[in-house]
Amino acid sequence: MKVVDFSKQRTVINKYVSELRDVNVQKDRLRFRQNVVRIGHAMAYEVSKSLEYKDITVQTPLAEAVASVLAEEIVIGTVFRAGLPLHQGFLDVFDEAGNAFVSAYRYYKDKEGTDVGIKIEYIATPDLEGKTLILVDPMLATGGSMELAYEAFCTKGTPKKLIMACVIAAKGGVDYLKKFFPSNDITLYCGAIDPELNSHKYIVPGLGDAGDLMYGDKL
Ligand SMILES: O=P(O)(O)OC[C@H]1O[C@H](OP(=O)(O)OP(=O)(O)O)[C@H](O)[C@@H]1O
Ligand SMILES: O=c1cc[nH]c(=O)[nH]1
Ligand SMILES: [Mg+2]
Repeated sequence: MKVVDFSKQRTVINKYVSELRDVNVQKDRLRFRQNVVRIGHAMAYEVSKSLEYKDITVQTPLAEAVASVLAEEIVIGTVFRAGLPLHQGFLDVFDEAGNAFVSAYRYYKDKEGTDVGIKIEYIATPDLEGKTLILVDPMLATGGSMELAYEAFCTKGTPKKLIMACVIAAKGGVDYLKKFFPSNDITLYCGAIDPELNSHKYIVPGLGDAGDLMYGDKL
């Protein structure tokens, strides 16, 4: 798996990520969600440079013009619920893409809250056979949700290509996915890679609970 870490590049993505992390700015839920959408726009543009194109001819009011358009069939896949704004950002750019959704939530198996399990309950996806799957989820902590989401989607067809994108990843989660996806044809795009997880498997420094910051707390 190849990794693109946008924090190593001087781009506006870093500004959006800094606002997501900032305890004083992140309380504004609308801004938080919108910053994730904006990161989706910027990342999708970067991803678009790696895709295949074909030339078509379009008729303008004056003459014909040649333009290049996507030659790949894209499906954007995401994980409820925190994945939704990043999904929207990608879909704004790849507006003709198919859309796949899976629900995966993390729960604590023990009362100390250190042993995390992941439960998948719902899958809605088009046929993925031969398509390019762009799997987006803002937080990559242990890597378990991304792995299980991919496996769940693959029960509905085998994608030709896999691209993943997240806003903040933990180094351990990236290393975990590298073992799960050894092929260098697979790329993970990250807004930042943070050094560690705390005992509750939250990314440190991270930004807190992305789903709660977007939509409020849940039972
Ligand atoms: O890499 P992992 O250890 O699997 O953690 C990452 C997952 O955690 C978050 O979802 P969460 O379970 O908080 O659900 P939510 O979207 O409902 O808040 C996030 O959106 C990922 O799906
Ligand atoms: O740090 C983390 C880890 C998982 N999910 C989040 O929302 N934040
Ligand atoms: Mg959450």
